[in-house]
Amino acid sequence: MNPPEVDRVAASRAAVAARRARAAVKAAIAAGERNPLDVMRTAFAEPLGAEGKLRVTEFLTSIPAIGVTKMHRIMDDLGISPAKRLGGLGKHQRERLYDFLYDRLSARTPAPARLVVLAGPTAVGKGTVANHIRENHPDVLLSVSATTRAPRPGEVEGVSYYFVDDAEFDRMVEEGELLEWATVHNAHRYGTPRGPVDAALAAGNSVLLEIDIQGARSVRRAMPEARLVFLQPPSWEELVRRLVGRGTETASEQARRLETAKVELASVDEFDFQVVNSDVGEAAQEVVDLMKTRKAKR
Ligand SMILES: Nc1nc2c(ncn2[C@@H]2O[C@H](COP(=O)(O)OP(=O)(O)O)[C@@H](O)[C@H]2O)c(=O)[nH]1
Ligand SMILES: Nc1ncnc2c1ncn2[C@@H]1O[C@H](COP(=O)(O)OP(=O)(O)O)[C@@H](O)[C@H]1O
Repeated sequence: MNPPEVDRVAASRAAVAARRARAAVKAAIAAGERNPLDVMRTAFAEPLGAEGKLRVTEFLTSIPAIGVTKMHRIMDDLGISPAKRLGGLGKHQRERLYDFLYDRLSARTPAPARLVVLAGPTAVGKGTVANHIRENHPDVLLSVSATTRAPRPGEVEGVSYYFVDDAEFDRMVEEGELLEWATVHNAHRYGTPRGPVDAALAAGNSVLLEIDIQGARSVRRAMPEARLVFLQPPSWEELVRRLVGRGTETASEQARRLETAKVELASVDEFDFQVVNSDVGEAAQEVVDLMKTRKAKR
């Protein structure tokens, strides 16, 4: 093959691959495996991926219960032309579409939208903020996780964690008792018992899960109405200060956690909200406010 022909073959292969990638996104939305809000969140990354290249028309019609007629009405209402791709939407169009879907998806979800997940990098203060909420907002249920790690001095069974051995954790996983679970810091397994969360939500109460980022992703898949909050440190230096100041890890473990923290900080865009933990009381209040208002700031 001469060079132009090689180029043509490569270009047509790339076009086929791109079409397949877009079809996979649409299929995942249609099957309920991907939350359309998630797809929107990833659509604006540069360079545009499959999500960004999806036409808004095909994006909307892949959402269950949006047919072609409804899709056209939505596009008209939102002032978006049918030729637009998701990644090509202007800021205001993007916000209108996101708000529209947010309202629609929350309204359609049978479970109350009162589940908040608090995640963030190591030592940002997740535990401190969660404790503050436990002490000052008794109306919020703080989920107690099961873990295979050993209790630290002062930790209370059933309050800090349910401390279980590997066999018991295996049993909980097998019997579907956990809403999500993950191996954290390459060390121990942690999981959220499903029963208390379901019971509190069914009773109309708010629930807070303080879990790691992998867990936050799993909760989003299992319960798309959950609101994901990313707790941010005021600065990288302050994060390091908090980790070192806490003094619960060895120097090499601290270094390992900081490497993980860098990766985790890059996942902030997957979250619905960010709260900066400068002052514990203020950060806690911001998290609690999210449970009270449906349309808090994003
Ligand atoms: N996925 C998941 N992560 C959890 C759960 N419970 C706690 N974690 C996370 O596990 C990590 C380790 O917690 P812990 O052993 O208390 O140590 P810490 O790092 O000093 O807070 C933290 O990032 C928690 O957010 C859970 O039920 N599920
Ligand atoms: N807003 C804050 N200002 C100053 N120090 C904080 C703040 N929040 C938490 N800390 C401190 O930072 C350290 C890590 O907090 P911790 O709650 O254990 O983090 P995480 O649960 O995210 O790993 C602790 O020593 C805690 O006292």
